[in-house]
Amino acid sequence: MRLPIIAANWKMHKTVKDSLQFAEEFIEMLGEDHKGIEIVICPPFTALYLLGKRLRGTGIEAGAQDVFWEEWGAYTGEVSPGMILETGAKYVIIGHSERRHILGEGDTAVNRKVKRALASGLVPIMCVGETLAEREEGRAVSVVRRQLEEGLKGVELLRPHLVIAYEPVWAIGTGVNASPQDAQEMSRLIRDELGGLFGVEVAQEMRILYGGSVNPGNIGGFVAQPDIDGALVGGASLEARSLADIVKQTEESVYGS
Ligand SMILES: O=C[C@H](O)COP(=O)(O)O
Repeated sequence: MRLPIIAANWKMHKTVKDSLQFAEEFIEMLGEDHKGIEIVICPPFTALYLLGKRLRGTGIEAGAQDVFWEEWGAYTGEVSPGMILETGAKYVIIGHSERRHILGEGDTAVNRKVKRALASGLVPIMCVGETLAEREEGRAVSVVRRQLEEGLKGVELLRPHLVIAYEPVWAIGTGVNASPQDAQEMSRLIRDELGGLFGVEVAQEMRILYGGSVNPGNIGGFVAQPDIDGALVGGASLEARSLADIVKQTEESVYGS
């Protein structure tokens, strides 16, 4: 069975102080008993080291929201995989739609980042997903397929050390989530595509997350789907209570109450 993941993407929210305060509240709310769910918190870079340090030994992982594809050099503003690993973080989000659509990041950059992150030992959470216009034009499947093929070009995986997050752009931060059935349909297609790239056995072990207006009330429906192994959560991960409830609802849906 694939271990479900609930990953919190805080985007450009929370100072170092806010992050540490969240950690105290969240750790207390969660208690010890969350071994059936992998929890990952991705704060802004400024809070990554201290938050990661606080999370050590709690079973909660830290992750970065982006990474560069070189290890050192004259790349003003960029952060390398080694620098992220040094903070104790294990995961890195790559190709989030806000980076693709606001910052102009293309499939080639995503591909370079995924390759370098994997080579360095970070686990990429690679995001894919169509815009509303692409969906309305009937191109959702071809867009997601292209993002997978281009983003994973030349990537070799013998073990499932890569997570895919399907995030339809129209569902991000809008309060309008995809239906669990639609998200399942796309996740199934993603798994088939991964099977073609890495072999069916590896693809069966890879985690596929849904993202887009996930909250404690709707997470259960997503993780009950056969090909959805958790969520990448934005807005609803900013409050400790809400994230703890998402973890609890995931446990209940996956393992029964
Ligand atoms: O990375 C998270 C996604 O962009 C979803 O954000 P959201 O939960 O605020 O819709």
